[in-house]
Amino acid sequence: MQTIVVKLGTSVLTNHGRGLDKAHMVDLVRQCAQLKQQGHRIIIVTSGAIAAGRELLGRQPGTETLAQKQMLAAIGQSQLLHTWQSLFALYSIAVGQMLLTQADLENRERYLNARDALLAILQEGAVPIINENDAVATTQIKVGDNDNLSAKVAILARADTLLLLTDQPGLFTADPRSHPDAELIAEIRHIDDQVKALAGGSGSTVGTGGMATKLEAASIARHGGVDVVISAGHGQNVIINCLQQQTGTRVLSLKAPRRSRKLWLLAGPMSKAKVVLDGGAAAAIAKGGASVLLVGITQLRGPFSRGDVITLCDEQGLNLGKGVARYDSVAVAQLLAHKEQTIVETLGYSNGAMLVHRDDFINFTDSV
Ligand SMILES: Nc1ncnc2c1ncn2[C@@H]1O[C@H](COP(=O)(O)OP(=O)(O)O)[C@@H](O)[C@H]1O
Ligand SMILES: N[C@@H](CCC(=O)OP(=O)(O)O)C(=O)O
Repeated sequence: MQTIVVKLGTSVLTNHGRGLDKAHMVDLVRQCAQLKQQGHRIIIVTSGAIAAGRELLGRQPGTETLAQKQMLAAIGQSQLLHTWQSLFALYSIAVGQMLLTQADLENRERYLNARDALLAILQEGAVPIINENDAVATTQIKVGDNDNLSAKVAILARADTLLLLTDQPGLFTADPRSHPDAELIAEIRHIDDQVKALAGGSGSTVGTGGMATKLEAASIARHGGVDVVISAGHGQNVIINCLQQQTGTRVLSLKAPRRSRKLWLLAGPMSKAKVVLDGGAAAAIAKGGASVLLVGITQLRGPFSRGDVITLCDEQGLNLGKGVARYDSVAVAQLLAHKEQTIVETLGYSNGAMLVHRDDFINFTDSV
């Protein structure tokens, strides 16, 4: 039995952004029903609300204000959910809608609430239908794209596999829309700057983020122990073929942290700032199991408060991981300026020698 998250982009669910492609959706539901029959648990992360709203109101994609987009999402989401509900009902499968924002994942209590609800829907044998809550999401509280949302959901559900289904057969060496000679990459073992440079934004007017956000999502999910396949959402038996690894770009998972708190750190809070570490500290972190000591810090990039999640990187800018800060950035800047003094001499108090304790740290290097 596997838990499978199927993320379906606007490009898969609509006729080029002009309303929902119900004939295709019925085929996708048939495959989900077949997999459920075999004992698998299916979670759908669905895009298409805004496109469905545009279809209902007879609007063309264009320059909409935030409030207009929220209105389109509110109207379209009802249509989207109704469509999924009626199609799954053909197989006597119930669906449960969950509309999430970054704010629901950021706070650990709300994250655990969302996880319990998701697991209860699965336990009931129903299919969770998940989208971002676009009707209320503003820049400050939104995940922003459903690729990243699906990776977070996959970690929340401790899924085995995440399928990112889109309008291309996978990740190519360049955007095939503008580079017809580009080649499909069958497998990715490391997501480094070289791989990231291959992925462009969305080449369509309806998608959000293109391959760049799919790779971000793959990077998060694989650190949570989830295998990822980026593949075409059209064609015969796409979901089933993807699972049998016959198609697409496969991104191999890494060993997931065992602790639930570390998974939350990976999938939940956004990083507020960056802290640069010297070579010794960076090497200790990359090796795994070390805390981030104040003495290893060379530079601060951006303000943060005590308790915020921050990103740690090396002097070349390589992202080493993220964790919860035990000091705010003002205090750390003072400590950097007075390295010859003790912490108490500089600040008048001490929270210890660590900026981030290893229990509050999630490693982004491939050795997790
Ligand atoms: N290296 C690449 N390989 C494949 N597609 C790419 C690449 N770089 C950018 N893209 C673009 O990403 C698009 C898919 O993402 P997007 O439009 O956001 O779709 P979706 O709605 O499925 O999320 C493709 O249509 C393509 O134009
Ligand atoms: N939440 C939005 C989709 C956002 C999104 O990431 O879109 P896509 O790139 O097509 O997966 C909607 O339902 O219209």
